[in-house]
Amino acid sequence: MSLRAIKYENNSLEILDQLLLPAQSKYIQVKGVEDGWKVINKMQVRGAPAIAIVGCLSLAVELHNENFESKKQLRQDVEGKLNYLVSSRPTAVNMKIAADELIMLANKLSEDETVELQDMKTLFITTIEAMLVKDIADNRAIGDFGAREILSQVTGDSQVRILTHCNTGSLATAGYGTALGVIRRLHELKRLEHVYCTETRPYNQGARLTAYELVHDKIPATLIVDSMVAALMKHRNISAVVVGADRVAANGDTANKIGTYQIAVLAKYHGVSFYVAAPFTSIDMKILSGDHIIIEERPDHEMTHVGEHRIAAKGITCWNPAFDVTPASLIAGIITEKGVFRPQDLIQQFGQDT
Ligand SMILES: CSC[C@H]1O[C@H](OP(=O)(O)O)[C@H](O)[C@@H]1O
Repeated sequence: MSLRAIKYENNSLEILDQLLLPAQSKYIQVKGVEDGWKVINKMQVRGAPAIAIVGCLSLAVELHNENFESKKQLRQDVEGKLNYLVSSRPTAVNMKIAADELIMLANKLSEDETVELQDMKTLFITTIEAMLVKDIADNRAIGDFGAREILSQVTGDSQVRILTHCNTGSLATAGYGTALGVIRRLHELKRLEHVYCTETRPYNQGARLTAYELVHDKIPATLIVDSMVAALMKHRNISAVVVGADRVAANGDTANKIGTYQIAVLAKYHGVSFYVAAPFTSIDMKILSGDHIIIEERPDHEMTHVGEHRIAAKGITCWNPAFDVTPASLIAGIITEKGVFRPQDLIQQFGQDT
């Protein structure tokens, strides 16, 4: 039972094939950018931070084995491959942010006459490799800030009951997780009474991945069907909802797994605090609101079948958006590695990128 979504050692990259979980725990080799694009697009690896890390590491692996005639050739090569990797899935912004930053680095190194070609290649690869360590550090900070925020809302040393959606744990990041990192931290502090995780149709990230992580960590948890959220909030005293994010706009509107928006509406109706947990690598200050976020639509097969077993009538039309947008007005706080921000604080504190 492994929770490492990504294995990267000695310039060898492997990813845990999440399409096979929980029945099978199998790693597959990613030999370069083509493999990287495919495993992300097929959702063999998924989760906004993990997508960026695997995409960039697939480039690092390829670069390590390539020789270049000049720094200009190297810069042109990485720019083209990074833009290709961005096209693997459109909604999560992490790969786009990483690509933009790495292209800026390549331009800077290419223009710096004191930097030799080999040094440029080495520095570029080590910059990508550093993403693994930074993501885990960010997630632990998110966990701590988020746990403190939620505990600040309860009296005394009472324990809390948390609802989460989709998978935002070690299987969606380099480790520990974002929303699941908040849950892990509450558990470490012995302040977590129970977690409820939704199955998260149609890919079932909750039933297949989050339940897998919670069982692995021996965290008290209950799986519910997506349509049970309203009844759960009515009958079980849920302290807070914590979910992840694929892209947070400058005004705090948040794109996350389909079903998040309706959970936020139900949380408002039931007076339950609704939090988004995400690193700054998931925040897109270049777009003003959620209206500008592209929502990926996935194949009908993911709805009409569970594995290869057909569960919907042949010939039925399907609509399969992988994400929806929760308006900032329904979000109590955005939990990041720099602290917890009210949605309206983001643009005030960090400004909108032009
Ligand atoms: C920290 S993961 C963020 C985000 O990614 C997931 O989407 P997918 O499984 O399609 O990659 C889900 O929306 C998580 O909340």
